[in-house]
Amino acid sequence: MIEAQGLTKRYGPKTAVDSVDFMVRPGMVTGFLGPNGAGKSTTMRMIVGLDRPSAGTVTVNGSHYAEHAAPLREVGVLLDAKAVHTGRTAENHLRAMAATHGIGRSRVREVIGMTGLDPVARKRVGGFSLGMGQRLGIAAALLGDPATLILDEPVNGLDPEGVRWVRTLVRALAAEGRTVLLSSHLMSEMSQTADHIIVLGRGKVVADAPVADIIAMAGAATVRVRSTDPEALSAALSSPAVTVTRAEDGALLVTGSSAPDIGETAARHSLVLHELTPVSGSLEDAYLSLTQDEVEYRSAGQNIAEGANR
Ligand SMILES: Nc1ncnc2c1ncn2[C@@H]1O[C@H](COP(=O)(O)OP(=O)(O)OP(=O)(O)O)[C@@H](O)[C@H]1O
Repeated sequence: MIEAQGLTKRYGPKTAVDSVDFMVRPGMVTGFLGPNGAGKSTTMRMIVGLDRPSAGTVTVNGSHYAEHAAPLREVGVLLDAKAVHTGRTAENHLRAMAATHGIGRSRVREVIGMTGLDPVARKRVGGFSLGMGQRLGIAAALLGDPATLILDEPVNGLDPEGVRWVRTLVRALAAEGRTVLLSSHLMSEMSQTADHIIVLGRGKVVADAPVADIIAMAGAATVRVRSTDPEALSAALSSPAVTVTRAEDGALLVTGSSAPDIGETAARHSLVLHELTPVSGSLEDAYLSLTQDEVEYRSAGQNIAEGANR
């Protein structure tokens, strides 16, 4: 369990994290989202004592990170996969870390196996690809078999097999009852991996809810319907609460009514349906709508496009 209360970090005049309160619960994967510069890494650094809060507190399992006698056994952290002594082999890097906590060589071999690093364990980390570096960072986070894992962009640089491996791994770790906090900019990946989402925008919590609720917040669900007589169906569905639009392929997109209600209306009017599909919004749509006013760094291309539309 990670608990932040009034957590604040100022860098001179800049407030990177602005009095945030949140709880990251065990037994589930919590996704940490936000535009560039929203304060995710700063928050994660404060959780593990690498940055000192300007105000407020954050605890892991009830204590500040530094107060834990053996932090590696309490919290596994992947913050910057490149922050590794590049002259060492992967195995020696992990052994050196393990030695500081009395963790044996068998556990080092175990995490090397778990993270698919066997073929490169005796190679110098300096020659590692981004993906291998990520795997080594995850191996280091797992070393102490911790109850809490904090992974900043763990899938960055991984190939599709690696991305799937991280997803399976973190889901399994959460299923074992561990607390997992995970940041990523890949929304489709996050929607498949996380149970709960915390969204930061300009240092503040913009949303903190289960994934399904975050998606629902973004707007009304749509139902895609195809009928042999779309005009008649459209007329039958007509009501002030219902909006019906026509998709390019001729299907009707209905908001304001559920799939069962649409099906029943069609049956009452003896209309034949060829499709009746609830279409839920994506996490990406929800995220973009939640953070549209929170983006600190907007690309020039986007500004130009917006200017052209004015
Ligand atoms: N050491 C520092 N000194 C001054 N400003 C900093 C420092 N570290 C972070 N910041 C600022 O604090 C804000 C939050 O940065 P942070 O790296 O936590 O964001 P983030 O959400 O992790 O972004 P990204 O998605 O780009 O990794 C940014 O405006 C950043 O420029």
